[in-house]
Amino acid sequence: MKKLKTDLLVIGAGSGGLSVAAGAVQMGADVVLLEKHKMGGDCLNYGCVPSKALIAAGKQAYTLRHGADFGVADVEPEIDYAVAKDHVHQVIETIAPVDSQERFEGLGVNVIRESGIFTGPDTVQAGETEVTARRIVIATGSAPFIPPIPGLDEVPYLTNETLWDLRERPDHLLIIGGGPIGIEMAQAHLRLGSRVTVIEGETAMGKDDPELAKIVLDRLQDEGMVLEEGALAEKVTGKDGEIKVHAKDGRSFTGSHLLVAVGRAANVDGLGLKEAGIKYDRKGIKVDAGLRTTNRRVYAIGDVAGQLQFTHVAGYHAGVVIRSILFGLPAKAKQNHIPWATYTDPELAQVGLTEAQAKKEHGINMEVARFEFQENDRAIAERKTTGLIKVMVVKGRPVGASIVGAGAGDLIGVWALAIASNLKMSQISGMVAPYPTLGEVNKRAAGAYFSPRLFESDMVKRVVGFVQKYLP
Ligand SMILES: Cc1cc2nc3c(=O)[nH]c(=O)nc-3n(C[C@H](O)[C@H](O)[C@H](O)COP(=O)(O)OP(=O)(O)OC[C@H]3O[C@@H](n4cnc5c(N)ncnc54)[C@H](O)[C@@H]3O)c2cc1C
Ligand SMILES: NC(=O)c1ccc[n+]([C@@H]2O[C@H](COP(=O)([O-])OP(=O)(O)OC[C@H]3O[C@@H](n4cnc5c(N)ncnc54)[C@H](O)[C@@H]3O)[C@@H](O)[C@H]2O)c1
Repeated sequence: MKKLKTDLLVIGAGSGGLSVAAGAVQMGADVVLLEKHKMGGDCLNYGCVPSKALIAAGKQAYTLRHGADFGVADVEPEIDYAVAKDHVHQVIETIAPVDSQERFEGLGVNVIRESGIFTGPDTVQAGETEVTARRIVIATGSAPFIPPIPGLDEVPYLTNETLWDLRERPDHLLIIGGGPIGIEMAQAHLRLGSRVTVIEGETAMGKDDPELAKIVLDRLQDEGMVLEEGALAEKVTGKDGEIKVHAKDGRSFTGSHLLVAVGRAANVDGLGLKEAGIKYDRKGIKVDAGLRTTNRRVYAIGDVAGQLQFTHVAGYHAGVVIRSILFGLPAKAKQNHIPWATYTDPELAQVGLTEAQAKKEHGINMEVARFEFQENDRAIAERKTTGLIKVMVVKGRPVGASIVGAGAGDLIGVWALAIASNLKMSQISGMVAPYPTLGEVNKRAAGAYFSPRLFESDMVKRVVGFVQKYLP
């Protein structure tokens, strides 16, 4: 057995692990990185990147079908699903070098392509190498949760790990789960010509503001998606090409293909966590505010830490632990300024508290400022007027923002900055946004907060009257 000593050992080369390794090595630490499967992890190979690439293919088909209002005749595009999948793989291949073993070795990281297993509190075995490290970061991510539904293992089903290799277009795709994976893939497949039925046990897009989520779900249903809410899948029967999902309330749905998208399971098995004194449960590894596990030398970041599961969260966690590990400085991971977006058309984005959460937390001290995309000139010019922004405000500062509409994922950035920096609504309304841009909706929402205070105030009118009387 080869023995290695290092400053920092990172287990998992996905969004979180790669960010820690790249940051730490470039700041002078000795870094060993373990990866048991593909460099780049879920986001690059099975998650964000392939899903956004397939969504782009769907968008292209939709654009061809909907040109008439612009004077460009609608056409029914000829769709080659296998070529759309080629596009998905080309996008992955184009981005892959950034996450590659070669790039990381070039930065000075010792990359070992093995599975890591703890053999002690500061020791991990990786194949024929035993690594002892001053600090260890677990960034092993998550995998699709496969629910114990009777019959599921007797039919062929897809997950986010296998969908990208499917070459034949599903005639009728059944999707169990109406979360972001299910809904994003529903729209992409609808637009590429599949029939789609989403089978959701509770409410689809249930983590988002219901008023805004409804706008997305209505659009998808207009495009042909069949949405069955309150339909908890509890049995699967049938065979290849004819799969039947039975819901608890007696409803049943038949389709040619089945995608299971009912959440994630943290990758904690087989890591030997008990050997290292690291506590975990079904949701993930237990961490404190500084992302330290119950073993003070070991940190857990990204999906395996069981909090919000997004690539930008894994990246943010990386920054927090680098500060703590490399500089010994106190560092805490916060959640209130973390945005997320679902890349449907229209997009749906959130940061901080939703309206319902803000009402619960702040009661009558909370006000909601709203602005509709139908009043934005750029949205009108581009016929993208389906959209709405809501900003939850307490004592003149935003505590949350929800946006549905074109570019919502980009627009939410302003509110993520505002909340992270504790900015006031007056600073957002004072910002000058270029005309005509969708970005003006942010400024106008802030303006909507001040409008009643300025335009409906007797005091303001009295002051203006007084000044005008004496102004030379
Ligand atoms: C379909 C889909 C779409 C998504 N879209 C988005 C999106 O648009 N935006 C967004 O922000 N997020 C999105 N996500 C979420 C995002 O992919 C994850 O939050 C992100 O990948 C988490 O990064 P991570 O570093 O924690 O884990 P991962 O990226 O999963 O990386 C973990 C790595 O650890 C390795 N590993 C595991 N165990 C071991 C071991 N014992 N030894 C060595 N290596 C090990 C794995 O092989 C893997 O490479 C999406 C997810 C899915 C499934
Ligand atoms: N755009 C993005 O950033 C993006 C896109 C996709 C995924 N993700 C990440 O991946 C995570 C996982 O996504 P997801 O959509 O798999 O999970 P999810 O947990 O967000 O949604 C799963 C849905 O499945 C439903 N469900 C569970 N069991 C069911 C059953 N037996 N029958 C019917 N419905 C059932 C749940 O009620 C829930 O609505 C997300 O939470 C997010 O962190 C992010």
